[in-house]
Amino acid sequence: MGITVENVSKQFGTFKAVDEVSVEIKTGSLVALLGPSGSGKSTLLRLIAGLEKPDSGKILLTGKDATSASVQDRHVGFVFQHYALFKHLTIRKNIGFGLEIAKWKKSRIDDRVNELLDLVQLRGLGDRYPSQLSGGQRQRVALARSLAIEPNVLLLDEPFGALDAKVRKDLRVWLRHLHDKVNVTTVFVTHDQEEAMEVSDELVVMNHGKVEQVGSPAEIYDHPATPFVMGFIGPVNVLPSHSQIFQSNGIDPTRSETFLRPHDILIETVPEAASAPATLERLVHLGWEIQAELTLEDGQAVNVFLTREKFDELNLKPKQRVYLKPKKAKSFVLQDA
Ligand SMILES: Nc1ncnc2c1ncn2[C@@H]1O[C@H](COP(=O)(O)OP(=O)(O)OP(=O)(O)O)[C@@H](O)[C@H]1O
Repeated sequence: MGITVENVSKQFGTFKAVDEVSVEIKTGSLVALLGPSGSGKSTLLRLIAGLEKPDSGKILLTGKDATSASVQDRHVGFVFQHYALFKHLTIRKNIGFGLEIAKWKKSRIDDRVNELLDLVQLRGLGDRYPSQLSGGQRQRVALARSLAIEPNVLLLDEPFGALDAKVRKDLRVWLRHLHDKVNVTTVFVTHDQEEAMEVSDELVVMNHGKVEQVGSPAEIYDHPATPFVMGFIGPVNVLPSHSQIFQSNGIDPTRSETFLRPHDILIETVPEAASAPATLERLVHLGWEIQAELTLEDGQAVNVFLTREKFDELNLKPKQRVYLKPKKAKSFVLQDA
């Protein structure tokens, strides 16, 4: 009942930006559209908003066919990467803009704007102008403005993309809390997998205009459906399936590639059954975690992440000979060309 996208395609010239996409977004959920640049995320969001018309397929909003409805009739809230606030209007006026257009009474607008200023934690700044706010504060105003009309769905296109890393991280947490309060069905475009995993209930992973996989962050991380998803979500070593690290580990050597998360490799200083010798090339200290860059005897490079505790216990040094054992690896059945 939230948003249903049924077999939607959109082509620009001969280029298929969105290619027969079907997705179901549950009422009240927060869903991230995640994928590399050019994968069709923004186009899909714009199709849901009514800013683009699909070449084929259907879009249902709250159960009703909205495929040919105008942007206004869809009743969606939209926030873009670059805050499109009106510079010459105060924050209050910006937030209340849609309500004035909808001809709400002044006293009702004042009440609603106060409520929204509280919601986005900007009470006290209502009489300022956009230029007197930080980037993060401006994006919160843009969100308040899009929520003012009580939209059926909220569509966010890289809303924090132009902000610095720290502000961006704070706003993710803030957005999640905000969503838990207002519960409006929200679709959030990002190319940042960490952001998508932290904020959303479900991820829709896109590549080349198609949906590769839909699922919760944990499902997608633990059970990636395709090599693309495995490589895109989280760090991964991609090794030939005949690599010596997989010998005696039950990996079918006829598969061409096997994916191995750096967290899923054990590193030991003494050989064990089914462990593969490797040379420790470099150690990168990432705070509480250590990244070890290694080379197997067949010349293959492998990254392993280990906790500080394990690192201290092993007392690792560059150029040391160590032994690797995969705990969990994944290979995919090759599609027929
Ligand atoms: N109006 C348009 N005319 C022509 N091509 C377009 C148009 N809009 C998008 N495209 C193309 O469609 C493809 C998908 O674009 P889209 O913006 O949906 O990708 P995206 O996944 O959101 O990427 P990004 O993360 O870089 O914004 C791109 O190759 C883009 O150049």
